Amino acid sequence: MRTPEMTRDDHASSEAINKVRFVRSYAKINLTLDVLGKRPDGYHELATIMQTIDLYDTLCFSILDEDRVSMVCNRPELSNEHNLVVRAAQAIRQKLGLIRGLAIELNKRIPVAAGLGGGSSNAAATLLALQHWWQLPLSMHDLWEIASSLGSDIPFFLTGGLALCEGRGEQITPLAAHWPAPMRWLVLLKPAISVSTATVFRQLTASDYSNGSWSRAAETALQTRSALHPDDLYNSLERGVLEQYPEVAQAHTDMLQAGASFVRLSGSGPTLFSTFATLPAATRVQQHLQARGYEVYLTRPIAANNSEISFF
Ligand SMILES: C[C@@](CO)(OP(=O)(O)O)[C@H](O)COP(=O)(O)OP(=O)(O)OC[C@H]1O[C@@H](n2ccc(N)nc2=O)[C@H](O)[C@@H]1O
Ligand SMILES: Nc1ncnc2c1ncn2[C@@H]1O[C@H](COP(=O)(O)OP(=O)(O)O)[C@@H](O)[C@H]1O
Repeated sequence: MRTPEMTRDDHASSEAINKVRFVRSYAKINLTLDVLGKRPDGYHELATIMQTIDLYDTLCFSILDEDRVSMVCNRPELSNEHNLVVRAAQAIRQKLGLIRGLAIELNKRIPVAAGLGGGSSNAAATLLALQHWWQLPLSMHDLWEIASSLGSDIPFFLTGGLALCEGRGEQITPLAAHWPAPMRWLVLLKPAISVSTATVFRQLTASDYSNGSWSRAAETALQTRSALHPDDLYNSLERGVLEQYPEVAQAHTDMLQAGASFVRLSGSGPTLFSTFATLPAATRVQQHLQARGYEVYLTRPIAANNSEISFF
């Protein structure tokens, strides 16, 4: 309803604002990833420290005058009803019996099937955007339940920032948003292959399992603001991916040769990352790798709610 003070233009513009909503959806890296073993349900028990990074997709939501969810994506192969964005919107509509139509535009910049959690982040961003935009009567626990039913990584992205994720990945303990200053800048290299998460988990052997001590030690170091040495970062999935995919092993070698002091796999890969204390040092390695034809991203960690992170 228009208030007496509102002009026709004010009314039109507030309606326009209410009809469209833009959000960013950030990627993550896994600083550590311990696989503890295989569970009876077929999933693996994890302890992993995840951190959101300043590399994002954008989502635009608008009203559709039909009882359905439509989605277009700048990557046509992802423009379908299996997209996690559509599944997240449908899950909310079904849970609350909503008949509101929704049009979604997804602009992908996060590499797909890369170990950077892009689809999971998009799904969580959709849940949060609809909850806020449509003022839905859903608690954080309701959102967490929907998120974990759609994928193991999705609950993390409901809060983002820095967190220890356990269980299948869906048990989240947010950690204080402090990050070691020597790891202020991140260089990511995405080899020109995609890797299936399920395949990587299937190829694990018992020797890749750990008892979670890598993630616990890193958690303690982050919480007590003590030095975190690159040798303290471990990913149980790395050995198998480097062995199985020569392109990733080659990229690993090339990152070290370009000046990275260490290289780790993010999640199930194939993206590799290293950290740097200064922007010039990170830029040198980025340029070196780009000159060799690699897809490279220079980015940094960001805190929950996408605010600035504090360093120690
Ligand atoms: C490996 C990680 C690390 O953060 O990330 P990505 O590399 O995908 O980014 C995650 O655990 C991925 O989470 P997400 O991509 O949501 O996995 P899901 O859709 O739940 O599961 C995909 C498949 O991975 C395997 N899977 C996943 C999680 C888990 N704890 N144990 C598993 O064995 C299962 O084979 C499952 O069918
Ligand atoms: N919104 C989405 N963005 C990316 N991939 C998606 C999306 N929805 C569904 N997928 C599917 O999920 C698979 C894993 O993609 P992604 O989330 O990018 O992987 P990862 O978690 O390894 O980074 C893709 O192969 C794709 O088919």
